[in-house]
Amino acid sequence: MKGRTDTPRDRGCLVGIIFFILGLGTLLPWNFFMTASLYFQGRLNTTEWSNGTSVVRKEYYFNNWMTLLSQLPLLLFTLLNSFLYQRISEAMRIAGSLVFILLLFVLTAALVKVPMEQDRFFDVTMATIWFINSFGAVLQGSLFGLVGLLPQKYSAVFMSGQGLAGTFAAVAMLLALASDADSESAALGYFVTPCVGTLLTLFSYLLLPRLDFAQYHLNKSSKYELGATDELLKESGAVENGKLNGHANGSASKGPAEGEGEGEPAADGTKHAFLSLEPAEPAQAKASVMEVFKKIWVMAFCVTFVFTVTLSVFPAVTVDVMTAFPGGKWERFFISVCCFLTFNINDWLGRTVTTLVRWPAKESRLFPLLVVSRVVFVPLLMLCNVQPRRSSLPVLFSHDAAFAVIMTLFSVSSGYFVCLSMSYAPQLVAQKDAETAGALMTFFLALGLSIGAALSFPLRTLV
Ligand SMILES: O=c1[nH]cnc2c1ncn2[C@@H]1O[C@H](CO)[C@@H](O)[C@H]1O
Repeated sequence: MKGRTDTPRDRGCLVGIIFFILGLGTLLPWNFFMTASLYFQGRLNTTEWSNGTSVVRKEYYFNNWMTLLSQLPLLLFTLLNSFLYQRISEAMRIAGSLVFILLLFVLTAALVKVPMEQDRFFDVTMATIWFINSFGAVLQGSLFGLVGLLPQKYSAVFMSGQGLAGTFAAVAMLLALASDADSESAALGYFVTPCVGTLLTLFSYLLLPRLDFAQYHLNKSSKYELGATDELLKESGAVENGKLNGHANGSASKGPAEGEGEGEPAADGTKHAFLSLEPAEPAQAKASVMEVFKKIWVMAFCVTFVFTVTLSVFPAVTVDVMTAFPGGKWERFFISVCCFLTFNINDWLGRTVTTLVRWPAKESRLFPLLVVSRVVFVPLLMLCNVQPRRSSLPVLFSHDAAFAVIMTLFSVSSGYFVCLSMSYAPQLVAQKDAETAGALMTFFLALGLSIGAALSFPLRTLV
């Protein structure tokens, strides 16, 4: 391929497959870690002592601390990454984070077999949670930045990989239940699988520089510049059905805005050397984070809002729904199937569909409107058979099937709109700022997760 002047193709969809694995690899470790929460609580709830009249257990509030110490570093480091990503090389941020996450999981797996005093075990676990999420934040922010430089469908592929991570965790949970595994063996499975997954992710990432298609988009190596324009436009989907799609910028991988000539100033006033047939111009200064935010704020709002709604009821409220058919084997599997598996499969489906369907368009007012209307799922899920109930709120949807249908719509729409918001944002800025847009959107994604998780505590008490 060396010396070619035309656009390289994603041969064998290798770059697509790698970004799918990178998506999977960013969320698999943390999803598996959370699934092991019974193991952690089991190890923390063994000491009992008597205060004379009754037996007292030390309460660690494990789930509350886990939520706090996972959300804080996620917020902090996705924000820091948006501002500072240019100061540390991308390879260092991505490969470095993966290596540290791998080491943290090796440590957590090893600790399964090491007896430890409870207070110390709690401290070590909380420190692990903090660091896994700090490195996870840098990893995600960097990868969302990177994938923003590629044609839009790669963002959808990356997010589809992320969605599959949740499905794997839900299947692992079911397997552990069905096999009657003790909590120690189950925990080992939950910690060793992410080790293998992270290694695979690291190798996939290291493969990227060897693929021409990835290099072309990620490094903008000048060797492809001349004569690449037409093919590039087709590649990016900018030329569809023989007409140009209206893009708000003139960036290379996304095609110029309607009516713009090649190499002419883009809508944002910048000129993209990449599109011109003249020799490459020196790299242009990137816009500030604030300038980028002004262009993508609608998408930033959308991703925050979707996750706020999703996390405010899932899993805190939905996990307490009871089956209408108690007493049998089904009761044991009900939550894993109707809550976790249903959510994760449909979340994944919703994300994956966006590789084919992208409606409403990124400029459409309908888009934020639909996102906001998802709020109806909050009362709908609260009116399911959540038990125990502390309020006089009636149970309107007591049947398992009703709950499953509401969960399905809730999760498909969550995956669909999150994925569209994340993949639209880099399309709204110039190519040179796509990485900043991706990194900044990751912060808003994390913000949505945090607000949602915070709201879930009062919402559960309202039922
Ligand atoms: O760190 C994260 N980055 C991106 N998405 C996440 C993260 N944590 C959770 N979710 C997403 O939140 C929903 C409910 O769990 C799922 O869609 C999951 O993929």
